[in-house]
Amino acid sequence: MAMENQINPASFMNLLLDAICLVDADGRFVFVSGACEQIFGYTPEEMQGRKMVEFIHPADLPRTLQAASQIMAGQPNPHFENRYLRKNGEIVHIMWSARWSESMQMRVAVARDVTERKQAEAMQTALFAISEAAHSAENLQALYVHIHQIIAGLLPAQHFVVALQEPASQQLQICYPQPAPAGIGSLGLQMLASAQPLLWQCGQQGGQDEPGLQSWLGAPLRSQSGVMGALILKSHDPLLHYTPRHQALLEYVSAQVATAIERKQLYQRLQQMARYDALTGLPNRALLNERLGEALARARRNDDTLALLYLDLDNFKQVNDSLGHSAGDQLLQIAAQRLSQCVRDTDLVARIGGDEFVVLLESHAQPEQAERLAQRIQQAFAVPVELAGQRVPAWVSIGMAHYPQHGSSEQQLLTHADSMMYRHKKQRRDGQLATPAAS
Ligand SMILES: Nc1nc2c(ncn2[C@@H]2O[C@H](COP(=O)(O)OP(=O)(O)OP(=O)(O)O)[C@@H](O)[C@H]2O)c(=O)[nH]1
Repeated sequence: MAMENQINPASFMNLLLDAICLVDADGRFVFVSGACEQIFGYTPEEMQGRKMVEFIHPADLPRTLQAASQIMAGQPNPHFENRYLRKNGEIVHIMWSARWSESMQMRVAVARDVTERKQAEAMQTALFAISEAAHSAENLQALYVHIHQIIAGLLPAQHFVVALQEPASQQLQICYPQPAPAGIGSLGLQMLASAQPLLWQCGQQGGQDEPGLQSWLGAPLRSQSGVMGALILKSHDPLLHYTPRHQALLEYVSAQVATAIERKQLYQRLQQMARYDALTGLPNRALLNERLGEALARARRNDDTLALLYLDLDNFKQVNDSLGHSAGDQLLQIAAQRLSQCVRDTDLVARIGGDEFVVLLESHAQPEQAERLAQRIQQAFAVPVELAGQRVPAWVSIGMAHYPQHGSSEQQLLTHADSMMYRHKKQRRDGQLATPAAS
């Protein structure tokens, strides 16, 4: 018997890795080859007779129906991509090559599973987006929001948590979202201790305070110096269980996330150092200038007023000389605290150098209001300070400037307030002013 008589090509169809599908004019699967089970998770018997639309990812339905009608109108489509939902709920990316068969009155289509390629592309995009976010996000919270969005593009991430270890206290802190969801702490600690990814399925529980838990997924955040925290995902959806594939995805991006967070933390620390005084924690001259410029622009726009108080401690050098530099440092810290306690939350207190401070009062700051604040400050500073076992006077001289009366620029206002402060200091030195009494 001739060889060709023994070959039946149709019998090899189920060996193909791609699935061959015949779909009638109603959109119903009439035939699917064996590969459909591997691709869609359904056996041919489970798919045949059912409508194609039942399996398509809802978001891809309109354009799939449009492509189908173009094929039925006689335009073959060798490269159409869409997403299907597998029997287990996972998404599968399909590339279709399809044409209309006039003789059979059916669409003849070959489906290829391109999920791995799509995921590799999505991962590359995600890694790039995370690294971009480290540059573009305004601060750490904004970075966490970005990272949440990027991870949600890769896997279900409705409930997403970033937990970081505080370097000083070694305590685990939930940094995102704010306020922190309950029941995450124990899981985060466990992850820090094990430094291993976690996958907890339906029915298991992360903590006693978290009944009805469905599925958890966690990946440690590793920096060069060890585990710095964890990314944690939680699903309340009984139909959505995290799988080892989700776990691998999360673990893969977590390295990039750790780098992005570290970079932003470093940037924030540098920013903090550039804009805040290390000794008192108050804004420094650079930040004052920035805020004063913004406040003046607002005041000009709104036809508003603002006031500046310029303060300088009296005889501060003497404290340094007699009790030592660290006692002087302590006095500066106490002065910063006293000033902060005298002002409203909306006012800005800055240390602009040595023993000099500035208070910026914004929004309808009338001269009387600034005058009252100056009196409050004088009373607060009239209380002697306990330094190196001694009670030391901590008087302060204050000068004021008002916008628009005393100038329209930052420099004009600061110069005016500074010269008023010196006049005040001189008057007190010359005995023309009574020393203030504590209230
Ligand atoms: N302890 C300490 N001293 C500082 C710091 N920065 C500047 N100083 C000192 O603060 C002093 C400020 O000098 P002045 O304001 O001229 O001295 P003063 O005794 O207050 O003089 P009057 O303002 O005229 O009463 C200088 O001796 C500086 O060395 C600091 O961070 N810590």
